[in-house]
Amino acid sequence: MMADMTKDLEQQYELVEAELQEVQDQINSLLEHQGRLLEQKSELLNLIRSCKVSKHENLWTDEKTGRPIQEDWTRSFEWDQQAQDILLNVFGISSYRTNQREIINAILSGRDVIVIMAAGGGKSLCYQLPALLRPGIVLVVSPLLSLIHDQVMGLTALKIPARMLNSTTSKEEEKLIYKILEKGEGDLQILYVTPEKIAKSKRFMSKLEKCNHGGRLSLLAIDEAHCCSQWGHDFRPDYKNLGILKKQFPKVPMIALTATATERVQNDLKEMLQLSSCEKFVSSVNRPNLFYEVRDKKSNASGVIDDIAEFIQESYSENDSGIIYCFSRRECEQVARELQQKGISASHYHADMDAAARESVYMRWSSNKLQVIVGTIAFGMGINKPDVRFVIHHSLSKSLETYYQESGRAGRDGLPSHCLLFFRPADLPRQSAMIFAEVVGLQNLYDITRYCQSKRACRRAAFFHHFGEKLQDCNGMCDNCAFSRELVDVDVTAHAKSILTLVKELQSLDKMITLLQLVDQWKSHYRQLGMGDKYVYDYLKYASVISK
Ligand SMILES: Nc1ncnc2c1ncn2[C@@H]1O[C@H](COP(=O)(O)OP(=O)(O)OP(=O)(O)O)[C@@H](O)[C@H]1O
Repeated sequence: MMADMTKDLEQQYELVEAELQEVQDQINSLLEHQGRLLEQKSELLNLIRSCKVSKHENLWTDEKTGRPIQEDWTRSFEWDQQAQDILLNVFGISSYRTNQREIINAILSGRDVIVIMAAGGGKSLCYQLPALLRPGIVLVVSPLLSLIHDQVMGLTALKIPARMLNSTTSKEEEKLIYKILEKGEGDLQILYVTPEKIAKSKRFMSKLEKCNHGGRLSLLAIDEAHCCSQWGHDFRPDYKNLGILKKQFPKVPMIALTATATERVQNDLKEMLQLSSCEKFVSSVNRPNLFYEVRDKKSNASGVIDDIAEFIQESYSENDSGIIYCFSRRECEQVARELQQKGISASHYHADMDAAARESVYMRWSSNKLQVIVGTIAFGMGINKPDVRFVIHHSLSKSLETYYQESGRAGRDGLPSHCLLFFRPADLPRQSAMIFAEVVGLQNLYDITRYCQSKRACRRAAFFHHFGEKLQDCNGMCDNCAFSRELVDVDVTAHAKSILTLVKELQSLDKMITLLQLVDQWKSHYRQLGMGDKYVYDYLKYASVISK
């Protein structure tokens, strides 16, 4: 009798347990659905916002009627044939890439233009070709000497008269350029300057004034225009003063170009450059040839380097170039040294080296005499090597935008390339200490952390989402889309809540502790409750705070 009852109760117990499991499964699936809907919601919101802005921006008003005109920049223009000839015979290019023709048509029609086009998309052509179609000089403001140098060399090789004016220009060359600007004597179609020239040289500005007065200033081009914005990833104070150009030369069209700009950065640079009414051409941020991958980073330094070395040696030959980004100068030196010991030709690059040493490393790498540069973010803008096959992040970047920029140095030639990031949560406090003072620094760090921790979502989708762009197919070009993984959902809400309570307690006591100290305190808290180390260990394992 008793035995029957127990059996009956056990059956009921099992039924309840099964039902509970079913409810839990439903909750998990609903939570997942909620997550997806929230993502969709914010994506749609971004798209609605950008539609509103671009609708407003691309409207040009008819002077007589005051009505807005929507221009069709794809139609035929009187310069079509001449532009096509120059494209083929001077630049050796047979057809335009996305938006190039439309941008050129807008500039040649006298409009101000903002161009957002991914790295390697062909931004330079958008102001270089108009320079050959119009009499006069195109003034290009560019932030880096190395970038300017490469551009002028490239144009000179194409027999296009181009010069540069910066701190390295000889007195003689400067005199010649001033004479050309002032009197129009001499051959010059594209003049590159650094933003300091505009901000600090009254003499240069007065020569430019004379050039414009003589009707010889045909276009103002602002390269790497995101440098204007404090919200961007590479703010340069001298870029803030470039608004003077539009003020002083309101009738000369201006083109502002950048590879990435969020809505906020776009609005900022419009304001800084005084582009109140302009055309905006946004090409996709998608780089279909880049494979994005995140791997767990081992907790010991030599384990990470072993993984990096194995990745390089198994996937690439010595002629395939790559970049490894590290957080600190010391780490760069250590990683480069240990890779060398494993037979990989690698050298470090950081801001503590003198200019000549940095130049030498860069030149050896550019000419394929060195396979890998191990750099801090000082190794950044101005890298002009098209055939970088891999970009490895030894630790995470401070935001998705910086990661997109840094990893985007791979595959500018359009060939398949790999972007690999090694992630461990223990790297987060180092980054958060650096970005705390930035206005949206912490939010940016959360975004990239989410990118790193995601085991399901398409990596590419994170970029579309971040830059407010419509989703596109990844075509299996990220780890989450390419590989199917066995994933187990684990509910760690209770653990997370207890950590949060502990953090709040410490905060109220004004106590500052490191992540590892927090973990220790949390462990001892659980030990006191008699829960045992396994409970804590399991959670830390799931949260990847400790190695698996
Ligand atoms: N229509 C085209 N067809 C083929 N190649 C092109 C075309 N337009 C530009 N290119 C080439 O693409 C390469 C990249 O162009 P460019 O340097 O202007 O890119 P970018 O958009 O400025 O990139 P980044 O932001 O990385 O500097 C150059 O070698 C250029 O000659």
